[in-house]
This record gives sequence, structure tokens and C-alpha cells, in this order.
Amino acid sequence: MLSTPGTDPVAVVGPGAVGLALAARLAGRGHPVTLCGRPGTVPLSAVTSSDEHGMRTADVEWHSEPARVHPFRWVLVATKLHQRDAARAWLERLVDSHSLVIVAQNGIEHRELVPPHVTPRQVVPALVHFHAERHGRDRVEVRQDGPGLVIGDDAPGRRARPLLDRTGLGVCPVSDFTTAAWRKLMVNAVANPLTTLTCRRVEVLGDPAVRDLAATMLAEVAAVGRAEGARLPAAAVDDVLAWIDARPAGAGSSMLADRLAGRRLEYDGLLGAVVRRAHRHGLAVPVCTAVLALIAALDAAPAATHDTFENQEQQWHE
Ligand SMILES: NC(=O)c1ccc[n+]([C@@H]2O[C@H](COP(=O)([O-])OP(=O)(O)OC[C@H]3O[C@@H](n4cnc5c(N)ncnc54)[C@H](OP(=O)(O)O)[C@@H]3O)[C@@H](O)[C@H]2O)c1
Ligand SMILES: CC(C)(CO)[C@@H](O)C(=O)[O-]
Repeated sequence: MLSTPGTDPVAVVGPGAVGLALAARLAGRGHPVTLCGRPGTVPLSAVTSSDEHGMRTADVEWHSEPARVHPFRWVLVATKLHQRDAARAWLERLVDSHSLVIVAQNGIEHRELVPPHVTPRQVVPALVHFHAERHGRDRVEVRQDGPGLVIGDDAPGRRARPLLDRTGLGVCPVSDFTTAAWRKLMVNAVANPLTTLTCRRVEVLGDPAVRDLAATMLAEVAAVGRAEGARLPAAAVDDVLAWIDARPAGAGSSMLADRLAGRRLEYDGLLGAVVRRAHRHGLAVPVCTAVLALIAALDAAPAATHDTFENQEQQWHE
């Protein structure tokens, strides 16, 4: 049984934007926080988080070798979805039968991340409804633009809530987590690839032809979500488009930012998951399948630099 979190130690796997935001808040409340980072990276000893209330710096521990960690009662996972194998390697060592694993990621496959020895009652999927942007490796800027962390109002969710409350980022328990996850997936599976493929910010969805494409994709995603048990009426497509329209002027997307920085793209656990589930239900999702092929092909190629274009042009002329 888990007791209240008090100031228990917490392990955070994936010290990126979301991981640092959670780590900084918990460390600031007196929890000894251990960041579990990519092997071979330089250790961090402190993290700084800023928001509309100011800036705070808190000390942290650092590990980059799963073999060297021991089980923690509280484990937060905030890697990207394509870093699943790395996260699993950490969880193999960090989790025992007393642990609770809170998976703060997009998508619908939170429970598939954890190793077989972890029971479903030990896993808490959490949808991130705040915006966190990393500056350098040890600084994060947080903007509250939603309810914070959305979790299921079930037994594991209720066990996680006291710890998550201590982040001050907001916790929103929902009775229908499946619908909440699919609503968010509608946004991420569509807006992220379309911004990345066009190399344009979210405003690209205001372009009439791209908007039609987005609406068709959203209708396909919603149909798959309904087959998975999400309550998504036909109006969900317009609701999602209206939500995207309301993004602040100049808003980009996390996938476009990753592409521009030359990082791998988080598409398989989002649009890829939609297409996989569609196949399972015998549903045709032709437009999502086509866009998935394009984003996968883009991810397979290194981000083009001016030099690469010049080299390619030279090769074509030879
Ligand atoms: N940021 C947001 O505002 C936001 C909002 C909503 C949802 N989300 C979702 O939240 C999740 C996390 O997103 P994020 O923005 O925090 O991503 P991120 O900034 O890319 O962070 C991922 C972190 O995982 C680390 N990592 C990679 N391999 C690792 C390994 N072997 N061991 C340990 N750590 C490893 C990365 O290390 P390096 O630093 O070395 O690359 C990075 O620090 C994603 O599913 C995202 O879609 C994010
Ligand atoms: C809507 C969105 C494109 C920006 O908030 C979001 O899906 C993202 O950045 O991942």
C-alpha cells in the first residue's frame, strides 16, 4: 500500500520539458528528486523552472545508468513516445511491487510502456495539459494553458493525486479517461504532422485546403476512437479545429520544433497508433495512412540543412 507522499523521494525518467517541470516543482516542495537521463549525458545538479509567478531553482540527483538505480515508490515517466525502450530499461530497475508509475505522455499507449512485472494498478496514465519549453538542459519555462495533468478518477489515479497535487501544476481527475485521451490524440495526431510536413506553424490549419485535410483526418481519428470506446460525437471535429484556432498567435508544434532541431519525431505513438487501432477494428483510414507514410519518410531522413540541399543539387547535375 502507498502512504501519502510526504516528502518521499521521486524518480523522473526523461529530464526533458515535462520531466523538468515536474521535477523542479517536486524538488521545490522538498522531495529528493532523481533525474534519470540519457546515458552518456553530463549530469545536472539543479533545475530551474519559470512561470508567471517567477523563477525557482532546486537541487536534484542525477543518474544515467539504469543498472545503478534502485526501486522508488514514486516514478514519473516523461520521455517521448519513441523513447519507449529507453524508458522501459529504466522501469525494469526503478519499479518494484510498492511503486506507482505515473506516465506523463501524449497518446493512448501509456500502459503498454511498463514492463510485464508491473500490474495495471501500479500505472497512472497522465495527459499533459500545460505547456513546457526547455531552454538548455536545465531550465524549463511553464505556461498554464489548460487543466494541468488529466488522470483517471480510478484507484491508481486516486493514489497518484496527492503527489501530483504537490506540483501545483493542476490535477484534473476524469471518469472517462479514454475519451479525454482520444480528444487529445485528435489534436496531436493531426496538427503535429501537418505543421511539420508543411514546415508551418499552427496557422497553416487556417489554409482552406489544409483545413479540409485536417477535418478529414480528424473524422477518421474520431471514428477509430469511437471503436475504442471514446465518446466522440461528430461535432468533436469542429470542436478540435476551434481549439486549434484558439492557440496563441505564432504557436508552433512540438513535432515541428523537434524537426527543426534535427530530433526524431514522435509520430508512431500518435498517428501510428491511430492507424494500428483502425486496422484492428477493420476501419479504413486512408488519409491518416497517407499522412503517416509521409511523416515516417520525413523522420527517416536527416533534417535537411542548406549544405545537404546543395550537395543533393550537385549530385542531380552530375
Ligand atoms: N512539452 C510540452 O509542453 C508537452 C505538452 C503536452 C504533452 N507533452 C508530451 O509529454 C511527453 C514528454 O514531452 P517533452 O516535451 O517533455 O519531451 P522532451 O523535452 O523531448 O523530453 C524527453 C526527454 O527524454 C529523454 N530521454 C531520451 N532518451 C532517454 C534515455 N535513454 N533515458 C532517459 N531519458 C531519455 C530526453 O533526453 P535528452 O534531453 O538527452 O534528449 C529528454 O530529456 C511527450 O509524449 C509529449 O508529447 C509535452
Ligand atoms: C496543438 C499543438 C500543435 C500545439 O499546442 C500540440 O499538439 C503540440 O505542440 O504538440
